Amino acid sequence: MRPYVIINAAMSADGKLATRERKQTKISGPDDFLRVDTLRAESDAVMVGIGTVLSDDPSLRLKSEEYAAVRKAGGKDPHPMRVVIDSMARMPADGDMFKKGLGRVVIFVSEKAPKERCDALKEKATVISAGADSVDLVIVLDELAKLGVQKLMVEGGATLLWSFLSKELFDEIRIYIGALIIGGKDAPTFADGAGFTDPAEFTRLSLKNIEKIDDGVLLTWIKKV
Ligand SMILES: NC(=O)C1=CN([C@@H]2O[C@H](COP(=O)(O)OP(=O)(O)OC[C@H]3O[C@@H](n4cnc5c(N)ncnc54)[C@H](O)[C@@H]3O)[C@@H](O)[C@H]2O)C=CC1
Ligand SMILES: Nc1nc(O)c(N)c(N[C@@H]2O[C@H](COP(=O)(O)O)[C@@H](O)[C@H]2O)n1
Repeated sequence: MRPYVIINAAMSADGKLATRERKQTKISGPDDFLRVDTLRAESDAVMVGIGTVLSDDPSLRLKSEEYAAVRKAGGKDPHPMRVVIDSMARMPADGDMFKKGLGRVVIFVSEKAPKERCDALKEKATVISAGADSVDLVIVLDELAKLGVQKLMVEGGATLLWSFLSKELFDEIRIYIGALIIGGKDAPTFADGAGFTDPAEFTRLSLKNIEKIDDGVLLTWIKKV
């Protein structure tokens, strides 16, 4: 069975995930970052796209040592598996994912990925080919299930979220909306990609919960049935 997929991201009140320079931008406040850490701790794997890795160099580790200790006491790795969707195997070998919060890193590449890049990455991570030109997320979810992932948190970015959202490959969406405007027509939004034109294609949602956190609001959505 494919993992339960929770998309979690933070956007500004005008729907941006970051500035037009695509640099990592603090949108969440302290309480929301704690909520994110809790969700990471509860997840078997945390995923981002290679665009996010190249922009942010995230470690995706747990910030709370207490959470890491609880996972360890329960027989799990202290940090959830870190997963990168990376068609051309562009993942930097000196990325923070390999230096901070040690644990398993899994990189999904396409058949187009240069062999020498994949071989170099295999020294640090599990590299799995899934898809011809870009990474096929249906294959990814099947492979993650085989690796024991039951709960997957997808953090972004804009292009990867579009793929999950447009193909309805998610169970829950948790969007934190921060009390700020970032602006910029080229700044990444919650869902970039090609976008729909036909309303019949729109991904429809049901609102499950609204919670005020810090100066912003957390919205929890599920797919409309
Ligand atoms: N505020 C927040 O919660 C978050 C913000 N971000 C921001 O998002 C931005 C990065 O987003 P993007 O540039 O859109 O990159 P991305 O992280 O969405 O990665 C997209 C890349 O993944 C690869 N890929 C392979 N197969 C794919 C598939 N099936 N579907 C989608 N992508 C596939 C492609 O190379 C594609 O260009 C950065 O500015 C980062 O700071 C990222 C995560 C969370
Ligand atoms: N939930 C959330 N709120 C924000 O304000 C953010 N900027 C992000 N960014 C995501 O977190 C990743 C960085 O994680 P580490 O600090 O390296 O563990 C970043 O790459 C985005 O995916 N998220």
